[in-house]
Amino acid sequence: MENIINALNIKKQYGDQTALNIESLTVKNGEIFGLAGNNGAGKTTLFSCLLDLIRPTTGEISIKDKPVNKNSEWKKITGSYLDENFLIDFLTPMEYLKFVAGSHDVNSNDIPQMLEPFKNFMGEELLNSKKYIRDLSTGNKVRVGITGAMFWSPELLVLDEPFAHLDPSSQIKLKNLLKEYNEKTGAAILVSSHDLRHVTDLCSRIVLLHEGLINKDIKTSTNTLQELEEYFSVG
Ligand SMILES: Nc1ncnc2c1ncn2[C@@H]1O[C@H](COP(=O)(O)OP(=O)(O)OP(=O)(O)O)[C@@H](O)[C@H]1O
Repeated sequence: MENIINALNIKKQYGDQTALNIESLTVKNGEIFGLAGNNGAGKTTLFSCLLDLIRPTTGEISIKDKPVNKNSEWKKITGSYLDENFLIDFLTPMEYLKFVAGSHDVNSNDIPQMLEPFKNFMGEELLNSKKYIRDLSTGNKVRVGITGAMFWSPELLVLDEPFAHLDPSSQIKLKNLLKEYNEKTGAAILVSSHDLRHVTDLCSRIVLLHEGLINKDIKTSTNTLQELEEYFSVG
C-alpha cells in the first residue's frame, strides 16, 4: 500500500534543546497510527510539523508526496484537531460546522446527512446548541472540534490527544466512531494519546517517542498493551 505521509530527517530545535529528531517515518494509506510518549516526548511537535503549523529546523514532511510547506493540496484531504485554536469562539457549534463545510466546498444542503454518523458522538443537544463555542465545556469543545475535522470525510485525519477531556462514554463512542470511519472510508488516522488501552484497541500500529526520537514502532498484537505497560512502568 502507498504511503500517505513521508517524513525524512525531521529535526525541531528550540535553542539547545532538540524537541524532535526523526530520521524517517512513513504512514500508509488506511493505517490507524498511534503516537505515545511521556510529556514532552515530541508528539504535538510532530503533528504541528505535519500540519505546517511550525516548521522543522531541518528535513521535510510530505503528504501524498508533496511537501506540506511548499504545496497546500494536502489541506483539501486532511482533517485535524490539535487544540482549541482550531475552533472559532464566537460561533455556535452548527455555525462552526457550516464554516468548515464551506471551506471544503461541501454543499450546505448535504450537511445534515453528513452529520448523521456523528450525532451519537456529538449529541443532538450540543449539535443544536445556541451557545457560542467559547462558552462550552472543554469536553464539548473537543467534540465539536473532532466532528469538524471528520464529517466532510478527509482521507487523512490527525487528532492530538482526542480522548483527553472526554467523559468515558464519549471516549468509547469516539473509539468506535474512528474504527468505523476507517473501515468505511479507508482514511489514514493519526492519533496521539496517553491512554495505552485506547491506542491499543484502536491503532494497527503504535510509535513510541522518547525525547524526540522514535524508540519503538510496534504492529499492534494481543501482547501490545502489556508491552506498553512494561515500557512505561520504567519510564
Ligand atoms: N515553542 C516552544 N519553545 C520551546 N520549547 C518548546 C516549544 N514547544 C515545544 N517545546 C518543547 O519541545 C518538547 C516537545 O514538546 P511537545 O509538546 O511536542 O511534547 P508532547 O509529547 O506533545 O508532550 P505532552 O504529552 O505533554 O503533550 C518539550 O520539551 C517542549 O518543552
